[in-house]
Amino acid sequence: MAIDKASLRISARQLRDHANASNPNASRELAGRFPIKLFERFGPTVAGYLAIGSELDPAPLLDRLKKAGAEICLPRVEADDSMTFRRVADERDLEAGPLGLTQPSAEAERAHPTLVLAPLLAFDAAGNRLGYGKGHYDRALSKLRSDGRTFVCGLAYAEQEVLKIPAEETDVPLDWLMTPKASLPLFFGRVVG
Ligand SMILES: Nc1nc2c(c(=O)[nH]1)N(C=O)[C@@H](CNc1ccc(C(=O)N[C@@H](CCC(=O)O)C(=O)O)cc1)CN2
Ligand SMILES: Nc1ncnc2c1ncn2[C@@H]1O[C@H](COP(=O)(O)OP(=O)(O)OP(=O)(O)O)[C@@H](O)[C@H]1O
Repeated sequence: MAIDKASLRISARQLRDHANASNPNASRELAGRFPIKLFERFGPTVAGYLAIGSELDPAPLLDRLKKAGAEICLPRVEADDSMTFRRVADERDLEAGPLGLTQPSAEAERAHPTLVLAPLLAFDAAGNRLGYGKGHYDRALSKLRSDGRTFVCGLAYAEQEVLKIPAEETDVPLDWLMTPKASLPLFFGRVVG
């Protein structure tokens, strides 16, 4: 299982790098296509992220949601390796973190997002998500879910879809997935909390 995920990560990263280089307008297309009804239903607190590497950049979408009234928060990797979400009013709330990340500082106000926009390396049609393998999103999402409802929407290039991701017990599935070209509900066959 671990071996499968590790080799999938390597090929998924190459596919994502290629998709990113071939679609310079992708993040703006995705922002325009995002169904605002998802925000109306599952907002108002939206977790985004600051894109690293070839991740699909949520910045234009976050700008659009902010104009629609969203409270935006960003992930922070804490000293104990847990991940929290914190509000960032301006650049002064950001600092250099582990793993080469820029992230909210420990003083930034903690938030409880109701709609999480999640980065990923690969996804499948059942909503399984492959991340960098540190379990940051899986642990943070299961904690958020234990305190209330959180809707999870992955952001990815269509090229990041794979036939099947070897899912583990602790993996938290995606409810929805946005690509620059499509808006895909992934919760069929599951109960949305
Ligand atoms: N943009 C973004 N922020 C995020 C995450 C993420 O996936 N994307 N995280 C999600 O959990 C948390 C940080 N976790 C991370 C875990 C591993 C690596 C990592 O392996 N980085 C690669 C380089 C990645 C690249 O440039 O493509 C490395 O260090 O080799 C990065 C972040 C919180 N913030
Ligand atoms: N809720 C949880 N409680 C404890 N450990 C967890 C939990 N969720 C995931 N883990 C552990 O975290 C490790 C990495 O998980 P996994 O390979 O699913 O990460 P990922 O989904 O690819 O990455 P990420 O969540 O960081 O984006 C695994 O060893 C897994 O057992």
